[in-house]
Amino acid sequence: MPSTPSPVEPVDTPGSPVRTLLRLWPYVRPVRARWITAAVVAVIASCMSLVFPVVLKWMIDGPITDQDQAGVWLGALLLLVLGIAEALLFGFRRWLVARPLAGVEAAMRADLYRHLQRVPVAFHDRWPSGQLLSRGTTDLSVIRMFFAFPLTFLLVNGVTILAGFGLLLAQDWTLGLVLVLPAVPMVLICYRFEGKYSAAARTSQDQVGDLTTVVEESVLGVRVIKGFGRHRSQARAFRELSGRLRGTELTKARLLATLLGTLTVFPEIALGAALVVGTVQVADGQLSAGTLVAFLSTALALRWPIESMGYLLAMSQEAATATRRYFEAMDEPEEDSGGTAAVPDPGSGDGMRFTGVEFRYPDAPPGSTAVLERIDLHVRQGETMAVVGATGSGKTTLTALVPRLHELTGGRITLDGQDITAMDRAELRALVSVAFEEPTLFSASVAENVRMGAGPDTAAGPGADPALTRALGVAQAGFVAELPDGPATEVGEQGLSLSGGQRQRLALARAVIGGPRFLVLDDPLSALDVHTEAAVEAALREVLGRTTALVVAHRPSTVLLADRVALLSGGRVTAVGTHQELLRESAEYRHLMSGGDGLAGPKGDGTR
Ligand SMILES: Nc1ncnc2c1ncn2[C@@H]1O[C@H](COP(=O)(O)OP(=O)(O)OP(=O)(O)O)[C@@H](O)[C@H]1O
Repeated sequence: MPSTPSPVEPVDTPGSPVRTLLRLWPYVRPVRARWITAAVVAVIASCMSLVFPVVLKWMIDGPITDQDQAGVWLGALLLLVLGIAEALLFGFRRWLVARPLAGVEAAMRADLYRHLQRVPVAFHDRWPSGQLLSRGTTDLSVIRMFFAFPLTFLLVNGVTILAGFGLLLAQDWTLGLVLVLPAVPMVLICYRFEGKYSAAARTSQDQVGDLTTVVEESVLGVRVIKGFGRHRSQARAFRELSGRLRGTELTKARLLATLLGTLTVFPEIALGAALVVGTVQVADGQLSAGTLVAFLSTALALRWPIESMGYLLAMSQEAATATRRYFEAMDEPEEDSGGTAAVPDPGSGDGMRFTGVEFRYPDAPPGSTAVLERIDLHVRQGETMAVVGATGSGKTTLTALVPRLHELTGGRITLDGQDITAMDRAELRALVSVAFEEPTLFSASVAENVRMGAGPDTAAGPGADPALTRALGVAQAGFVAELPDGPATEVGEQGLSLSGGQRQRLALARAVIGGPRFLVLDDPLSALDVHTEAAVEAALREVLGRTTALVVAHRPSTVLLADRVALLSGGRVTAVGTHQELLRESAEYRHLMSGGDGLAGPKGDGTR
């Protein structure tokens, strides 16, 4: 078991963080009115803090100097009203955005899920599941937080800082300049920080994806890990990855600390300098004490808006990275819906035909030989064709081509004369039923798992129960009646509460429940004991009599279900005939049927 997943290479998406974040506009569009209202409310609330120093100046230079007690009370009341209004406005802002932003996150998550169902299987072969999980969870939360805080407060703080500096310069331009000057180095430092923090945020978010993959693999593979006593090495692999993530988080913390330090130290020095200059001016009588107090209060009111810029920039960078990661998955092209040709008429009676079929996996190294080459095979209508070949000869790949789980790289496959690429994908998949070697079940009831094969229209229909009983009968799944709630029993995550043979029988029942015209079975009985296998075969024989079937077989007993057998060797069909004919004519077939498969190398070249 690999200890670490192969991470998806970060796609180097060109473009500034702003351009990246602008891609979120379609999701924000429906809530723009509320968001803008909330932002305006926050700007008003924040600018109110700048009114405090003006009231203070009025109080000091007016009622306090004149010892006017009523004026002092009036000023105090004014300050109290301003404070309450500010708090209420910030609360109102939160109320305005909380619900719509949760809606934005939910919409993005739904789109990602829908998209992942529609991308080709090859995409899922390439992407570790943890990377997809982290994009649909952590990254989307980061994006929601960005809309709720950084985006709003970058605007709010920006306006507050500009208004504040305007006020400072208006109160006393020399003192104002002392405070404004440090802005130049601070902007340069922020700019440098952005680039470095962006790279660290990307690394960290990718590492979270890798860690998720390891956790997922460890949980799903817990039996193997325990069985082989690999919990220590698995824990070591986890610790290593988690240590790397910790290192990246520390790098981020160091970068942020440098920025926050800069954003704190420069204004503090400037404020100290302004205080000295201001006091000298008051002593010289060039400045009133009220103006100096108002000036310093305004400067202090700007402290938090300036200091918080560090956090806001960091959160914005993380949101840009999260957005980039989200769209890397979303930008993967979906499968097209297929052609528009009508589903072939069963009367045409041509069965399943492979003509010059070639296939190479999209991620195969350049120059490597194709998995399947020049496959010509005709499964007549109503016929069952077994596909036999050494391990790795391409049998599973061949079966996956019929429902278009992978796209042919050459040649064509027709069903009753109709090219599979000309048909609508959904209709093609309704026409062809499949059972894979690895029987995958979902965390649902037995009945729901089996009815999945009956298609969306008939799955929950009134006639579904007799069909379910029939399908379970064909698969010899009598054990279902003995489960605590019969067919309504939940099978747990991936059906792991059932045995391998039980899962395989349910997968077979799922494949036959819809009475498909074309059936593709990838070694469907491999996990059954000989008695159950014989019983399933007897029942399956009847189903196979009514359908055109391609059945991957490793054992002679499964081969005997078929009318004819195709021998796949080195990615090609090297012989077709009845079981007896192939036993007579093909040494490789005799070898495979005698159980010596292991001697054949990859692509079956060991016996040719
Ligand atoms: N997703 C994939 N990406 C790249 N190569 C693959 C992929 N799946 C299978 N292969 C390669 O394609 C070849 C054929 O694999 P396939 O699973 O079709 O063989 P098989 O005959 O069904 O083997 P088995 O009898 O062991 O199930 C193998 O060499 C395998 O390594």
